[in-house]
Amino acid sequence: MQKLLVEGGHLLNGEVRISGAKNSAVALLPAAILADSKVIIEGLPEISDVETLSYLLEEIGGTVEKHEHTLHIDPSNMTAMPLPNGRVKKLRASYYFMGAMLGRFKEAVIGLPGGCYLGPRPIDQHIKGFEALGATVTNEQGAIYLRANELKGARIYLDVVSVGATINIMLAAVKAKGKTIIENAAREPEIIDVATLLTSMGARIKGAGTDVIRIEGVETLKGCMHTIIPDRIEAGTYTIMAAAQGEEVLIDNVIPQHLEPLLAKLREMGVPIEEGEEQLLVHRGSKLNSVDIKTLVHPGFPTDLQQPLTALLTRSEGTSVVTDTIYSARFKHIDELRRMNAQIKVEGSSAIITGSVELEGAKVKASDLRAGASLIVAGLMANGVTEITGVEHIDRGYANITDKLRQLGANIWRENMTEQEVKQFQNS
Ligand SMILES: CC(=O)N[C@H]1[C@@H](OP(=O)(O)OP(=O)(O)OC[C@H]2O[C@@H](n3ccc(=O)[nH]c3=O)[C@H](O)[C@@H]2O)O[C@H](CO)[C@@H](O)[C@@H]1O
Ligand SMILES: C=C(OP(=O)(O)O)C(=O)O
Repeated sequence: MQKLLVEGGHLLNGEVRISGAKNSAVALLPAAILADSKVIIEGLPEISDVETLSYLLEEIGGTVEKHEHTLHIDPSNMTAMPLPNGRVKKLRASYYFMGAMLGRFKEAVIGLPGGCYLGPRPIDQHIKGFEALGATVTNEQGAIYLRANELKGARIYLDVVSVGATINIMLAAVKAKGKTIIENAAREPEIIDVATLLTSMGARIKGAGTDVIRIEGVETLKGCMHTIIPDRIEAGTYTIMAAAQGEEVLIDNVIPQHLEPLLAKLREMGVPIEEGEEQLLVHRGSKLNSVDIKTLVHPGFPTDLQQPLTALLTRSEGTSVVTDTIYSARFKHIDELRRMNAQIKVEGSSAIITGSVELEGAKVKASDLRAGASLIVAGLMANGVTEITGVEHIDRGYANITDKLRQLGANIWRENMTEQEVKQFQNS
């Protein structure tokens, strides 16, 4: 196991290139199961979630070849191999094997997913959708069993706006007989990206990116080539890092419109940002103002940027209130930030941050992916060295983060943990 060490106080300068979107990638790979020939996906991020999903595709009989950032996935010999345990528990998005395998084989056995623990993360809306399409769904000892004689299009109203349920239902419905309408659908850019891949495969989908998606099922889907969108959460994280500790940082390969809720808040804080077509240029602001933030479903402020932004707000003048309406308990980073001298109270689903404090390097633990990002933001600003364990969470979603930050001038490196540190980490 490794830990990350960050020596704070070094100014960031230069250019960073954003990788392909994790939350697209983790749906695009399972979507390839639905094709009858090779699917080529370009621009994938080098993250452990992509690696884990590639192994899972191979476990069910697929062939996966990697050429730099491109994967060639041949699904022709895949079977409805049950995946009740093992790698499916390592990430959240293994739930997309449910929709994709149900669509192709009309059956699937998939263990309940892992991923970041952000409080309860039910999948009742996914199951509601599969049942509406005609599947029988049971939960047996932590694995979901899905079976259908045939899938039939249906009208499905999501009681909760869910990214995962919207994509999962789309994956099954593209091969159902007749028309499916998903109402109160999530509208994230990643949903449009998955719909674009499915459409290139021959699916008939209208309305992805709005809250009503209409799908006309087809008999077969063919192989195709697809280029992934850039990761708006990774881009947002580097923008926050630049606001925290940057002099002049160019963030390349972004779709600025995908980042509007963050950019609006950063401007309110007084961070000078120039927007190009595919780039953001972040300058150093003289002082940072406090702001209040409420996470909301897209196009509102994304919950995945709440944790990194909270770290930045420790530097702004005054008091900021950050409320997470998507995951009311997504505050595991707060105790760790407090170890670094941050003054933050959690009240219900809000964090109240007293700004203008000097952070001090400390030994901290990343309990989940964005908590890890938040601790790196804090570490970049802190006096002295911050030691971050739980790096495997960070590696699920940030490609080459040490190299990218070193290139910007940060002093950040990895070290192997001693046996004693590993034991302490496992018991904490
Ligand atoms: C792999 C992936 O894309 N992960 C993202 C996805 O997670 P994920 O798709 O799991 O998140 P959802 O959009 O489904 O969850 C949104 C809210 O709906 C609730 N809910 C969800 C499904 C369900 O069946 N029942 C239910 O009650 C959740 O508990 C949560 O409060 O969207 C989240 C919200 O933007 C992001 O934080 C994650 O980074
Ligand atoms: C919560 C996240 O990921 P996942 O849904 O894969 O756990 C995230 O990307 O912040």
